Formats: sequence, C-alpha cells, structure tokens
Amino acid sequence: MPGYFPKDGGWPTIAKTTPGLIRGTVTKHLDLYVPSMDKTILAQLEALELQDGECVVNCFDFAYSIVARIGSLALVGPRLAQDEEYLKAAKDHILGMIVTARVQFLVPNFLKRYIGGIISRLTSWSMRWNMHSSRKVLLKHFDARGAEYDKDIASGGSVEDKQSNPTSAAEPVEFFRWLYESCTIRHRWSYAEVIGEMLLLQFAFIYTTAYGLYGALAELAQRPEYIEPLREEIESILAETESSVAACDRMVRLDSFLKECQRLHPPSAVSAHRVCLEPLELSNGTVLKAGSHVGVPSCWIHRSSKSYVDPELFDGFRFVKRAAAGGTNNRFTDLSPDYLVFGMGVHACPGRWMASVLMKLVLAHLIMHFDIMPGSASARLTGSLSFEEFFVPNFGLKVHLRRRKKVE
Ligand code: HEM
Repeated sequence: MPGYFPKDGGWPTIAKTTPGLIRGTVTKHLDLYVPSMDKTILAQLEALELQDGECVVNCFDFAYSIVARIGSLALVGPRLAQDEEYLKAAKDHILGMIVTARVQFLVPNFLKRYIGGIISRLTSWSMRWNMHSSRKVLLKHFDARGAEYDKDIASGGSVEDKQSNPTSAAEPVEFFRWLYESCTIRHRWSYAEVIGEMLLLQFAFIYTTAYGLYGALAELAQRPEYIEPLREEIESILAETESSVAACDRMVRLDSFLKECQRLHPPSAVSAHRVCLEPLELSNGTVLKAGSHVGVPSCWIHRSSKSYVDPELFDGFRFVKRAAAGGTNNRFTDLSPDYLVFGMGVHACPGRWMASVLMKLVLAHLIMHFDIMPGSASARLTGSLSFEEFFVPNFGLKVHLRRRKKVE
C-alpha cells in the first residue's frame, strides 16, 4: 500500500501481526458478532423495495452492500457501519484498489506511480473506480473515529482488557480500535501503517466475501432444486435454536453448497502466492531461485478429475456425500491440497470462519423469507473484465426475489 507502508519494501510487520489478531479475537469470539450481523441482514432485507412482494436486485451490488455493512461492523463498529457516506467510500475504494493494482501490474516499474495516480483519479468512467476521492472520505472518518478513541482512552477506556479477555465484553471489539491503540498506546506502528492495513483489510474482508456470496446467490437463483432441501435444513435448525456459530455449523447442506460454489467460482485462478526469500529445492528436484514468485493453480486443481469426480458438474451436496463416504476435509473452512479457495499453510485465510458464518446467515435469512429466481437473461457469473488470474463478477447479473407468504 504505497504511501502507508515503509518505503524500503518488504512485508510490513503490521501485516504479519493482523492474521494472528484475527484468529485470536475475531475468529475465537465469532459468536459476539452474530447478533449484530443478524440484525443488519434482517434490516437490509426489510429495506428491499418490494412491489406486490417482489423485486429484482443486482446480484453483486446486493451481496457487496450487505457484506460491506457487516464487514464494517467488525472493522470500524456499528455507527460507521450505518454511515452511507463511509460505506460508499469503502466499497468504491476497494473496487478502485483492484482496478489500479491490476493496471499497474501491466506497466513497467518506472511508470507504475504515474499510471496508478491517473487510474485512481478516474472519475469520468465510473465513480466506483475513484480511489482518490473515496480514500479522502475514508481518511476523514478514520481520523474522526481515532479522535473519539483518544477521548475514551483518556478517560480510562482502553480495549487492552478486552484484547486479553474478549469474552468479558458485551460488544465485540472494533478491529480499527485494536490497531489504533497498538499505534497510540503501545507505539508498535505508525498511524500511516494502521491506515494502510485498514485499507487492505477492507479488501481482504469485504470484496472476497461479497464475491463468494454473489456466486452462491447467483447459483441458487439458477438451481431451484436446491432451495427446498436447504430451506428444510435451515428451518429445522432455526426452529430449535437462535442464530449462532453452532447453528451455522449444523447447516451442513448449506456448507457444502457454499464450498461447491467456491470450488467452481473462486475469486482468483491462482492461490497461495509466495515469494522465495532464499533458494528452495522442491521434492521433484526443481530449484526456485531467491526472489521467485510462485502460486498454486487452484482453479485448475478444483476442476481436475484427479481431485474430483465429474469435476465440471455442479453438485451442491458433493461435500456432504464425500463426508458420508468417509472423506475428510469436507467443511467449507477446511484446507486441503485439492481445495485452495482460502489458500494453504501458515498464511491461509484467518477470516474464513467469519466469511463462512456471514454467508450462511445471509443465505439462511434469504432462503427462509424469499423465493429466489433468475432476474436476468444472462447466467454468466464472470464479467468480461476478468484479467490476469482474477475473475471479475458480472455486474449486470440480477436475481428475482419474491417474499414467501408462509413467513409473513
Ligand atoms: C470468502 C471469503 C474469503 C476468501 C475467498 C479469502 C481468501 C483468502 C486467500 C486465498 C488468502 C491467501 C492465503 C494464502 O496465501 O495461503 C487470504 C488471506 C487473508 N485473508 Fe482472506 N478470504 C476471505 C475472507 C476473509 C475475511 C472475512 C477476512 C477478515 C476477517 C480475511 C482476512 C485475510 C487476511 C488478513 C489474510 C492474510 C493472511 C496472511 O498473510 O497470513 N479474509 N484470504
């Protein structure tokens, strides 16, 4: 993140620390987030503009908006997560980051700064790509939130206690607050580094999860045969218990459906990127030189008959069947060499449990309250803009929602 992280390059220490922080706090105490996630989802569904109980929504925008609100709840707290100016800036900045970074990859090093500056200011094509002005808005809100934290800290309200014992907190701690206190109280990082990490985390959390939710919703609309079995499972679980991480864990059909959607529609064709810091000899004798950039062709592996029976076939309950037949690593968040959506090894995604619970809660509420059908002629999930290893969603894909009479 140019301008935020040290100029001498390398991976900043703050980025090495946050995955552990996510695992130890957000993931470990995921249940604390569920009530506000639930409330946000239900409010978003209530806000749909229905005519005679029906509406057609843009599939990616719908997924992106819900995930941006929930992601912001965890990242910056409930007040900013409802601030429309902040949310729009967060969403625009993420799309701007993707486009700018991708275009920068295509040009020689000496041009990157200039091209990045031009692309990030592009307003005439679409406001969605305007990274420059959306960043200004985000910084304004981060500064204001920081000033509020300062006041709270001055009156003795540090989150240190919550960090060491988050279960004692009634409310989940905001991620920005942890980072902010690490900068202002413990002087571990500069404020610029904290902001750089926040901007990256917004991307890591919101875009990837929105892409996963978008793919699942699009598949669901095109595959009506899955609605009833999923509804039956969700209704039976939520009839016995409130929304919780444990309830989501019991939704094994939905878990399998999500895993299958991500197997066939991962956000990127290559996963687990690594740079060799020193020469490395692989088990087959291949030697990678220091500085080599390597990645795993996950998309190819996900569609290989060596890994899957009928790999091109969409089978939403594939992983339930594999588990019943004694297979291992069949849960959505499980890592394995044949399923690389969340990467592999020590740098595997630390937010995957949060992403899984979030997607399950949104889909569970949608399936309970709505019938879901295709809303546009095109069924293509990826748009024409996909470049390099990244798949860009079909921004024109729509789904048709009809409120169910039974649950009104
Ligand atoms: C469906 C949603 C998501 C997908 C597909 C996804 C995918 C990935 C992948 C492929 C990696 C790289 C793994 C590797 O190199 O081995 C990664 C890393 C990461 N993800 Fe996610 N992610 C998702 C959601 C989230 C969420 C919700 C958060 C935050 C709570 C998050 C935070 C991170 C962080 C901090 C890293 C860097 C880990 C490290 O470098 O050690 N991700 N993610």
